[in-house]
Amino acid sequence: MNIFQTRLPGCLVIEPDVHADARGFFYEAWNAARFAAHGLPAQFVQHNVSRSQRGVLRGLHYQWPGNPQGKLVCVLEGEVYDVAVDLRQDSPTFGQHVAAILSAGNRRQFWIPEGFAHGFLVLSETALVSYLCTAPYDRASDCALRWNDARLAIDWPLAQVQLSDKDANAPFLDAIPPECLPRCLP
Ligand SMILES: Cc1cn([C@H]2C[C@H](O)[C@@H](COP(=O)(O)OP(=O)(O)O[C@H]3O[C@H](C)C(=O)[C@H](O)[C@H]3O)O2)c(=O)[nH]c1=O
Repeated sequence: MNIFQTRLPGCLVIEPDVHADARGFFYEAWNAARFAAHGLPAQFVQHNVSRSQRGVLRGLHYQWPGNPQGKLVCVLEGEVYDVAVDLRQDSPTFGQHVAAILSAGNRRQFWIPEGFAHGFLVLSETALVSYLCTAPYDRASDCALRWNDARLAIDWPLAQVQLSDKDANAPFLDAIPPECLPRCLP
């Protein structure tokens, strides 16, 4: 397993060891002991799966104050442009983002810690996105941030996107009161 730092401390790109043979391939998507040895969560409590067609953009979402979620994201079919935004108001990288191309082909995983907003844009015909979460869904704490907020300057690779109503009307960062923004966890 290779782990790559990104320009946002805490956000990591992980390349699992892939065992290929004449039948296909096998890899361990998560292993508690191995992840713990790298300081990654040894416990997840929820596994999410979503399928979307090209141009669908889901995000940018985060949970706060209840049940902030760390996420281990991977793509089982297709390809997505995956984005994490540091929303921890006391972080030196507040408001900054990092993006990674995740695909069934590159088998890359993206570890996104608590306090970050997460979103992805589907680049392939369809994409099946699978992600483990360190905390359960908490509808009361489910928050959204506008995907095309100029302050974030995310260079989404498709001009036309399909959004949920929630995401199309999500607030801009400047409009989110401080008490609704995450803080660095102790
Ligand atoms: C997130 C979630 C949603 N739901 C229900 C609520 C809605 O009735 C339906 C669709 O929810 P939503 O439109 O929020 O789904 P996404 O737009 O894919 O949201 C996700 O998108 C970005 C990429 C994320 O990282 C989050 O995990 C999550 O916010 O599933 C649940 O029952 N459990 C859940 O954990």
